[in-house]
Amino acid sequence: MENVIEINKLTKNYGKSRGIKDISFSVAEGEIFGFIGPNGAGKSTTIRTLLGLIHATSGSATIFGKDILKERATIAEDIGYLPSEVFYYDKMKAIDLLKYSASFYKKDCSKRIKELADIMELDLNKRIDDMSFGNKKKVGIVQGLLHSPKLIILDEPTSGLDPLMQQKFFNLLEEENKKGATIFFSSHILSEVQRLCDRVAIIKDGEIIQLQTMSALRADSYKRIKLTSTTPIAADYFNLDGIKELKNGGDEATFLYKGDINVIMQKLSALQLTDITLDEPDLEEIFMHYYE
Ligand SMILES: Nc1ncnc2c1ncn2[C@@H]1O[C@H](COP(=O)(O)OP(=O)(O)OP(=O)(O)O)[C@@H](O)[C@H]1O
Repeated sequence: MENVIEINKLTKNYGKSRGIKDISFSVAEGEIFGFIGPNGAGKSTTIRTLLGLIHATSGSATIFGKDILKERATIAEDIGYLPSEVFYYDKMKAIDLLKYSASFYKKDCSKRIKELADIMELDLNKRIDDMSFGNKKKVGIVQGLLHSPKLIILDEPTSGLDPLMQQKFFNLLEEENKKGATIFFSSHILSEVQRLCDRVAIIKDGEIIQLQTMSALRADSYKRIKLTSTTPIAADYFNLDGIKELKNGGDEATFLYKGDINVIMQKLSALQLTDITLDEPDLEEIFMHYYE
């Protein structure tokens, strides 16, 4: 599979303060790639640099195999971008703004504009000035997708959308992905990354600290085990490697476990249990220690 995005040691300093440092990773064609990290980690800086909106201090990147600075205009035709904050300072109606945006592309996008507006329940005849933040965001979404781009780059796409709209928007993204679009999006909301992504990169303090497939991340993570026994469990019974956050209250115990499943199963099978639950931790739990 070809890489749609390739980032090579991208660094951006804002004067003396840190933006991003030595960022390298790539996104393959057809992937849904999540870019996550806490506020101020450098997500928007990476995205803006990629799009050529700001210039890197050092390093380079390609999109569709083309240099992001030298061939910015050609690359832009096949990218849909939703910035984290959409600002429209005009008295235009949504439809007029979207037609104007569409005029930059070679194809006729009018049918797609209507379809997208229907899906997102956006009133195209309303003046953008009079719209709520969430509805302005929808205008941005339609604007980003109207030309059926090969690469969709979204910076915190769901902020401002209500849960129902988020759902519709994710379905829309999944459809675009099935049609072949590659999707790269940043978020600090872990559940949305968990639902959509094939792979994730985690950025913290301007540097990539983890790059994994979702399935590997899950496999490499703790499971939460909760059990009830017919008899009290000895306080040191679960003194094992790979166990943490142990709470042992007589005939009940909960803990997190990471390691060989057979080891813990043997330990458990020696007890007389009345109940047991075994949960996959969600991303929130997996990543919390990166955030701390
Ligand atoms: N124009 C700028 N001038 C100076 N510093 C900036 C500028 N833009 C961003 N920064 C700094 O660069 C760092 C990364 O910011 P960035 O906006 O890329 O983070 P982010 O991960 O997108 O955060 P958020 O989730 O809050 O949007 C922050 O420390 C920020 O203060």
